[in-house]
Amino acid sequence: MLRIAIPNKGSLSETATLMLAEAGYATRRDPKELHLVDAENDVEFFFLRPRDIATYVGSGALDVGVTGRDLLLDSGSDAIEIEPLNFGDSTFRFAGPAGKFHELSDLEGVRVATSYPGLVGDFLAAHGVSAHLVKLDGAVESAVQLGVADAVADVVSTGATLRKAGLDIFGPVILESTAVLIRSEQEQPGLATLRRRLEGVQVARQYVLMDYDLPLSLLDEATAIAGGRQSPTVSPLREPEWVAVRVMVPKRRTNQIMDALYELGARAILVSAIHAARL
Ligand SMILES: Nc1ncnc2c1ncn2[C@@H]1O[C@H](COP(=O)(O)OP(=O)(O)OP(=O)(O)O)[C@@H](O)[C@H]1O
Ligand SMILES: O=P(O)(O)OC[C@H]1O[C@H](OP(=O)(O)OP(=O)(O)O)[C@H](O)[C@@H]1O
Ligand SMILES: [Mg+2]
Repeated sequence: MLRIAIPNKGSLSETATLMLAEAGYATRRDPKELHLVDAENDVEFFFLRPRDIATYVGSGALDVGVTGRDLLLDSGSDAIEIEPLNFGDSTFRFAGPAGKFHELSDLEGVRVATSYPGLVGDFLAAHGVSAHLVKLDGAVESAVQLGVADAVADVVSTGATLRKAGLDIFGPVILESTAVLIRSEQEQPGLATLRRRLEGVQVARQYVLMDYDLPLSLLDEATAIAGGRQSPTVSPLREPEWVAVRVMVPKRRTNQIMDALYELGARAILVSAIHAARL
């Protein structure tokens, strides 16, 4: 039975749980539940703090897990990143009072507050900068105002938290992070099925099916606008010289592609959702 670690709380928890449900796995009914056996799918879920997941997987206690790339690197664990999961994107940045810091070397000898001392320490060391790290559990943006640090290094999503704290981003990007699937050193046989299912969920989330009718003579131009994942499906219509075309298109580009196809001469353009996929 494949043993899978899932975030029980925090930013990654809801989407990770939803993706597994969409992939056909059992879901917990009670948010306090820490362990769930899904015998039908031959997997077992452990709901853990996202920060601890790399430690469990890296030690081999669990086979695979969902966590953030930043948390994985911060942990220093031996867990291996398999693939990004296309959610939970963030950047990891330095920030300080407006105008006070401009580049990385300005951090030499100053106090930097962070909840990710492993990640930040490695980054500073790799760039030959020696700063004093102040380890905090969260809300690190307050550390400057409260005088326990001169600068911070933290997760930035919209940047709203930094702005409210009167801090400006400076220096290089420490890390582009995203939710990732990780595994232990020993690859387990059930992993391939889990990966295919999660890939199917991502395809269903990111793509739609587009059907349209078109004069055959315009097919090359239409294919240049929307080429599909592999190649468009083209079927004959009763009307001579016209064909019906079906392609997968990225959901976020749906309307641009519809506009371009319509202008080209396509008609009866219909878009439908994909519920599941194996490509
Ligand atoms: N807006 C965001 N705020 C915090 N973490 C985010 C955000 N967007 C993505 N993440 C990612 O979520 C992971 C952090 O999750 P975690 O559950 O530890 O923190 P959290 O969402 O801040 O929860 P809490 O601080 O309440 O425990 C990291 O991988 C981080 O990059
Ligand atoms: O750029 P933003 O969109 O503002 O998001 C980033 C903020 O969100 C997270 O904080 P969280 O609410 O998790 O609190 P915490 O710092 O106590 O973990 C993170 O630590 C940043 O502070
Ligand atoms: Mg947080």
